[in-house]
Amino acid sequence: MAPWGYSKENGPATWHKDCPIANTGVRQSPIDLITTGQTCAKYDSNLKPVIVSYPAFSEATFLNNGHSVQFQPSAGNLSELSGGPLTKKYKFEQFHFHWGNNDSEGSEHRVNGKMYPAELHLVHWNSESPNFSSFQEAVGSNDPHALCVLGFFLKVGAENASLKPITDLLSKVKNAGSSVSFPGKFDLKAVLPETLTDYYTYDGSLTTPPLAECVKWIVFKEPIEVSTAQMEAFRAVDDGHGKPITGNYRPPCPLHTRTVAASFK
Ligand SMILES: NS(=O)(=O)c1ccc(C(=O)NCC(F)(F)F)cc1
Ligand SMILES: [Zn+2]
Repeated sequence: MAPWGYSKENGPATWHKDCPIANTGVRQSPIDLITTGQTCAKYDSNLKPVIVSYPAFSEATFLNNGHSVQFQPSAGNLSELSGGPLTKKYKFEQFHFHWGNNDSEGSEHRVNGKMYPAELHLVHWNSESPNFSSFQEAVGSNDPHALCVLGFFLKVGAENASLKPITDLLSKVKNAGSSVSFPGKFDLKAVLPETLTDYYTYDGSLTTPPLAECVKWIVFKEPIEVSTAQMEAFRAVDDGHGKPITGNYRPPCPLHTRTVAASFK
């Protein structure tokens, strides 16, 4: 079967063929974050602010892998995550994006059915587990919280100066499989809201094959603003079949018996 993607032939509805957990899993991601009614997110006063320590990256690769664009620091990156619902310290691995071909679609998570034009994922792995000592081992570990992904919605508004170094680089990785070494330093901390207090959190999975059910998800309530031009830059990135990636988001999955906690009322 052709490698997975987001077209009719190889998109989310076909992933179960190579990846049965797509249809049989009971903690799949993304989900629709419902804030009112029966199955809604429940306020948990014990949830603390998320703590990130992201010193500016000095060396990183920016890659178009055909299904997203990904920023991955080279070895020696010391960025860490703790707090929130986490009991351990997590190491930063990479960040990437999901987007649509118009402003009414693109995010993976939804809020009461509403999609945002894009979603930023900051991927981390538990660096204090005795069972694994690398990201790849963590993914394959079956540990329910081997990974923690921070999700931030993007919405169209003012230009985001902190993300400009990234969106300005998109034209350089237009072709699938292309990558560039990131010029200079990148300050990821500057991209994020100052206070990481208001978020939804739940147990889920990778949103792309192998759809491993090993992710503690933390999705922040406050969107990050980017300009229309910055959104358009994502929509010019190619998928390896001579077409732009115009919707690399998986539709929401059933909640099953899961509950979603909210750190805010
Ligand atoms: N969209 S997401 O859920 O944040 C997401 C995060 C990371 C990966 C990833 O590293 N896949 C490659 C691996 F690890 F070999 F399976 C996939 C999806
Ligand atoms: Zn993602």
